[in-house]
Amino acid sequence: METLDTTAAVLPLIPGYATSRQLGRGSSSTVWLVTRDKDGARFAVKCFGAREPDGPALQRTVLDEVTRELRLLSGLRHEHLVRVHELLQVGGTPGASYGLVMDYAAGGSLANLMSGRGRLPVGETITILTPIAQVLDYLHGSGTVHGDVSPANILFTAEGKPLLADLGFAARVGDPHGNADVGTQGFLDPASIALGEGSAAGRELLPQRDVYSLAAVGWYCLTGAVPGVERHRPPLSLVAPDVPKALTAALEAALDPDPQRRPSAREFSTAVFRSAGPEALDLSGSVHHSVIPELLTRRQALRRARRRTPRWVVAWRIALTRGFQPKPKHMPRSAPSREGRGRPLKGRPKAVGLSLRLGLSVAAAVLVGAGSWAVWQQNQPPAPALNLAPLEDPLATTRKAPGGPPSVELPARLAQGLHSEDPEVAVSALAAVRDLALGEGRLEVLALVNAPGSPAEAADKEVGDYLRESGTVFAGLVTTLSGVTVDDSPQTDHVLVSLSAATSGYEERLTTGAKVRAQEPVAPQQLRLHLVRSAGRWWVLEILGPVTAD
Ligand SMILES: Nc1ncnc2c1ncn2[C@@H]1O[C@H](COP(=O)(O)OP(=O)(O)OP(=O)(O)O)[C@@H](O)[C@H]1O
Repeated sequence: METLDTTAAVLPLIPGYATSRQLGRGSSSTVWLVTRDKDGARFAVKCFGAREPDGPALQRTVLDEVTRELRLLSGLRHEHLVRVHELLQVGGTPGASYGLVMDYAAGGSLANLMSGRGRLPVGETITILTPIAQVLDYLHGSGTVHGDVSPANILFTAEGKPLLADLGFAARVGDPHGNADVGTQGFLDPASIALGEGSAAGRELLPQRDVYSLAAVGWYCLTGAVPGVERHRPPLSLVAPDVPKALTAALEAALDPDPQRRPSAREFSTAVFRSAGPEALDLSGSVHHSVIPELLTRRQALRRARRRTPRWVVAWRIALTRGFQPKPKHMPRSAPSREGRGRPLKGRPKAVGLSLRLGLSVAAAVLVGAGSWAVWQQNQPPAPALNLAPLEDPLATTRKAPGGPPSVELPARLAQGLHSEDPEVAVSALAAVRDLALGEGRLEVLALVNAPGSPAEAADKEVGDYLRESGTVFAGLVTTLSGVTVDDSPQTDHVLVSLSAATSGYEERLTTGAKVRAQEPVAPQQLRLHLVRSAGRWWVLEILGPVTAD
């Protein structure tokens, strides 16, 4: 359970916010939970200098440090990096001169979690290491080194999503502020301490140092102890025999005494991700009692959900799967460089596992714009012999039968379009309703677009299942139809509509609004849609390619 000596701290006065309780303490700051007066939103405020005597010189140093951290953080944005909102002057406690307002991580820190749990199972360790390695890859790619990756600086949201915090020791690669021998004991790269002694080059922070520290965090999670220097370190397989070989190999490669032999953060994240399946974190024993009700990862919920993979894990699993490109067999080994590209991991990579293959097949559906009707066409199963029963229109059903299935609400313009007798008008409404379903996550309205049991329904079900599982929507998806013509048909209740369908660019977003990826627009595709008329309106039965001249 999170415990703090709050009696020793005086509540800071933060203009525009009400202070509730202390969240934690670092070497240079105390961190407080606050509520914003204007809207009740909660934030964490990191107050600097609270434990130092006041004085103008100190105030200047504190301000320099805080503005440096703010400058570094304000240019950086990543789903797994704590966001900083503003810098404020605070009062009420001696020396508490400035405060950084940040996102509040309700799940507490990994340090708190470990103090209650002692060790973590492999799956939970993977849930922590993979996204933190991803955010390090992002930082390194933008020329920044964190400098103090440690359990106190890995925080969790209420959903158990890991966040990297505290860029107080961070530096741009080559920055003279870089300080190789500061950080947290046990997680600090021994090689950079050795380099730092008396060497100007050694003061420079290198990305490989973060990789070492994160691997040390992984070792700590699995064993409850820090790895120590190589000559005193027992083999991981002895201390934690249940750890899969691939994870042991990834950790050992990242703890290599020679920084140049370590994997890059990206290589490390891929190797860890491939080594075993992630599991939802159980934070219920480590957080402040007031947080328990909002924890989505609490024990009971976990039992009920049978340790279901959280949505954001599914999202990064798919993102990683997409990024995975098998290397050509004889690709030359990457030369060590200062940008942090160490050598690839030693040992053979594990064969692509079932979850990856599943991920790949889902990714195949979403890779090239699952919103596009052209992709939809490729995903359709072969058309079955069609013998459709008369359909029930969910729009009409709810009007007819109060107390029946839940009402399907649509903007009047779309509802009218769907009921148009003219297939040219109806097809535009069908496209717009489909955009609404995928763009806003209102997947139930897909039932208004596709005829039940049809190939079109089966194809959209795949996209819908993907969105449901990953908890995402295709925000901003717009399908534009042009050149719509209705082919002559001998049957009055079946038509083929030829058209050109273009799909706008859109962003795949989590329901929290966080962006997962951006999709480029898809150029216009010539298609024919087979529509069927039933229950007084048109439905999509099948998507066909254009007529070919053969
Ligand atoms: N955004 C946050 N939400 C919730 N708790 C937080 C947040 N930021 C920090 N904390 C808590 O406060 C503790 C100290 O924060 P932090 O490590 O950023 O301070 P620091 O002074 O930079 O520490 P040090 O210099 O020792 O690394 C964290 O370990 C965590 O328990």
